[in-house]
Amino acid sequence: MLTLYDSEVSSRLLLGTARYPSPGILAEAVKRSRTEIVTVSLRRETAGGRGGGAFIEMIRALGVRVLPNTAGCHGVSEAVLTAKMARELFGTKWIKLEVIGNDDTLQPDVFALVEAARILSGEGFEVFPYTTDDLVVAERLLEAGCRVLMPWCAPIGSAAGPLNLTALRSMRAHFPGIPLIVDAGIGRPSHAATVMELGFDAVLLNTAIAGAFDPVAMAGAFAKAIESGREAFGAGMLEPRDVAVPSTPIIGKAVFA
Ligand SMILES: CC(=O)[C@@H](O)[C@H](O)COP(=O)(O)O
Repeated sequence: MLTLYDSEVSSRLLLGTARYPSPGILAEAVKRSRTEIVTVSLRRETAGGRGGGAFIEMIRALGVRVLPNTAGCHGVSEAVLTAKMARELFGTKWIKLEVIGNDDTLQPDVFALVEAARILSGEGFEVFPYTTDDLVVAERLLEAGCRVLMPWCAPIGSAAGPLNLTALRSMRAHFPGIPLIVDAGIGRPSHAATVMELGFDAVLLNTAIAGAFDPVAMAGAFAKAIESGREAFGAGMLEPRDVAVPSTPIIGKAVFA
């Protein structure tokens, strides 16, 4: 089981809800993924009267927990205000905090992120911060009250997969007791398995499933990869070696008459 703040979940896949070909396909992908948590962008779903109410009802009907997010927010006050609206709309203390600092890479503004996390934690929110793999920023987020961290592994939507395995490994080693969820940049099930094998607690992804030719089948593939990566981590993997080690033990010598 995975404990996020005071809630326990068994699925280690958190799913984004944007960019699916249709609401029906999204609903089927959520079921096939066996996720228990989906993230919903408050700004997108409530903007411009684009059927946001119906969308939110459809998500509620799926029986999964909603992790509202502040996607698209660029500053502390915008993110804090959006989080407060999300709390009212969804009736949850959870917030996936995104404060974007660069529009080309969608990289978080980590200074504003820490500040917004401090304000929101002080107001009783349980903050899931979308951050970089920087250890110092991670420390500041924990000091600000976060009890979960969500480092990227590549830019949002890039599907590039883990670009800096060394940084991810070091993050895992520095924060052994903190739930770490890789968020953003996962492109393939093998990427998800790789970060789970490193000991990450879960993966949050959107584009790789929503943008696949068959999102429902891809949701199933990711679910298996994440479970398998977790199981391998728990089973204790071998460290790679530079020299060969015979896999068949040789005892004595064959005798040829
Ligand atoms: C849906 C969401 O919250 C995204 O902002 C998230 O970061 C996932 O990123 P990918 O789309 O790269 O999986």
